[in-house]
Amino acid sequence: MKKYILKYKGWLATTVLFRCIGALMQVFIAILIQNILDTAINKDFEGFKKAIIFSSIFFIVMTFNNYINQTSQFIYMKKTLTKFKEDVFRGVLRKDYKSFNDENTAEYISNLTNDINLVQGQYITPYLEMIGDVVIFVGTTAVLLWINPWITLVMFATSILLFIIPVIFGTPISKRQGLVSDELSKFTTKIKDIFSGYEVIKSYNIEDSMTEEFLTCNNQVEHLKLRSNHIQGISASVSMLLGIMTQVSAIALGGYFLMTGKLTVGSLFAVVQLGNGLFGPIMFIVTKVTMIKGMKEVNSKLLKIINEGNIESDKKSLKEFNENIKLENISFTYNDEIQALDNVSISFSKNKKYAIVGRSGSGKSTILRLLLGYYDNFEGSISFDGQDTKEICKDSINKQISIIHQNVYMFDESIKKNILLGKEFSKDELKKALQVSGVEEFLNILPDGVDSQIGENGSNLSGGQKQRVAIARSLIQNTPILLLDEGTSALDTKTAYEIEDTLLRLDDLTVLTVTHKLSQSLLSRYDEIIVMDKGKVVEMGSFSELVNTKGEFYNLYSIESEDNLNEEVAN
Ligand SMILES: Nc1ncnc2c1ncn2[C@@H]1O[C@H](COP(=O)(O)OP(=O)(O)OP(=O)(O)O)[C@@H](O)[C@H]1O
Repeated sequence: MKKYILKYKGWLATTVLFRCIGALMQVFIAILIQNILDTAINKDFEGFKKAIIFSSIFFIVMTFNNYINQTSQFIYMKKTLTKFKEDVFRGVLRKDYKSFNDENTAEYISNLTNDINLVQGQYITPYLEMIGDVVIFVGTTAVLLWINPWITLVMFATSILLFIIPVIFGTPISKRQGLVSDELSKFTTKIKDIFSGYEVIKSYNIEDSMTEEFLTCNNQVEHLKLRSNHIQGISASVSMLLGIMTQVSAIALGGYFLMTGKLTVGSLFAVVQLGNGLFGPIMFIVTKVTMIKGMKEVNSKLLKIINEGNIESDKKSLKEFNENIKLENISFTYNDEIQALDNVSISFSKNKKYAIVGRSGSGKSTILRLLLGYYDNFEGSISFDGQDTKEICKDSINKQISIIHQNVYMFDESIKKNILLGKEFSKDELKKALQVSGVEEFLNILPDGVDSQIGENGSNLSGGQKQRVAIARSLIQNTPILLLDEGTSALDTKTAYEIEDTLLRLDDLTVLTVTHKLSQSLLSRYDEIIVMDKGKVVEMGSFSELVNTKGEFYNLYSIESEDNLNEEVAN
């Protein structure tokens, strides 16, 4: 965390410098008061006038100093928190598929909002304020020693008690603060989940039960916040009590010295004023140290995200794809429970077209996920042109592959931005992608054509239109390998046929399609059909070979053909 605090040294130094000057000026106020009072009591008009003029100028300078200090602190804070947030954000994006999905996305939102706010309010700000407190403390001690060493000694003796507070309260506050942060994540997750399920809530009239769930979560957060605030309150109250004891003992001793003529009235006022300068900073330092200690769990949670991101700089990169992809004896289990693939060996040659078919849950999509490097914990090996994927960095593999999913996510932006995804492509490339994907066909009914906003997750588009945008998004990447995971399932039969037909005609494209649509007209055009069952490859071959074998594919195909026939009869 220190790395972030020291990142913007220039602004930090400016803030610290002006804070220190401000702190010293604050201490100096006691001397001004002493001077004004003593000149007044001694009826020294000339001295009194000078003291008033000097004090007035002093306060103007102090205000100006305070303004510079505040401004530089805001700038320092803005820069530091922006960098910190950026690193947490990058850390989240660097996570691999598995560890990203281990957490709910709302947790990350909470990390970037609630937790960062805590870092600002309970870690960095107290650190900065403490610097001023320390200077006030040192300056006050020096002036107090100059006025009267005995009073200083008594004040010190009583205030030492204050330092035991972080020792007693630091750990319980940290634990409670950690619980609040965890509960805030759950709370954000719950709200996100409820709002995402808005349609279900409305259609099933479950507003009341959802409100109930919201209230339970909300109450739990507030309860934990209260527990955390409660212990912080106890800590602050004990600090205050000990602080007041310090001050009262100083005033009592000062009064005694006044009566015995060893102290002037002005000096006694200065001692009272300085008592604040001693007791205040000690109390603030104690509270802030306790606060900073309390942030340990939240900080380490955020730093873990920043540091654990997968950096694969030592791995080779796959520059191009020229020959084949080989899966050899692949077995894979999700969460050590469900065996999704069982000793699968397949070879996909460059520019050939493959269809992967099989019953639901037979492991088809899992093959695509492993090719995309979502998971590493499989047995066997996957290689691109003979290079083992475990030795190649995932980014370089992903540059060779595009995927079109069944349910693809759309950003709340225009169609164009959803296709380009922030990368540079020529007008012709965009035009071609719009044509092949069929997006072009519905652009004229949209208000702003390709620049039309499509709403949250494409809510302004139909399922089929969304899928066409997804297809355009993949095609424009112009990668040598294209994966389709039910990539045309939301389209009407004619459009789906046209798009798949176009893709099958592209000679320099390797296509792997996971499909449930067993249409002879399309499947017969694939070079090879891979039939999966319970995680195993049970058959491989061309359409006619598989139909003639009369095995698993034939069974699936017959059921599908019968369904189609029944549908036609019903219509
Ligand atoms: N993220 C996951 N976590 C745990 N289990 C999973 C996960 N994804 C898939 N599975 C399980 O792995 C098995 C294979 O799933 P997969 O998605 O590969 O099947 P599929 O053949 O593509 O199915 P479908 O045709 O229904 O899409 C299934 O039993 C499924 O329940």
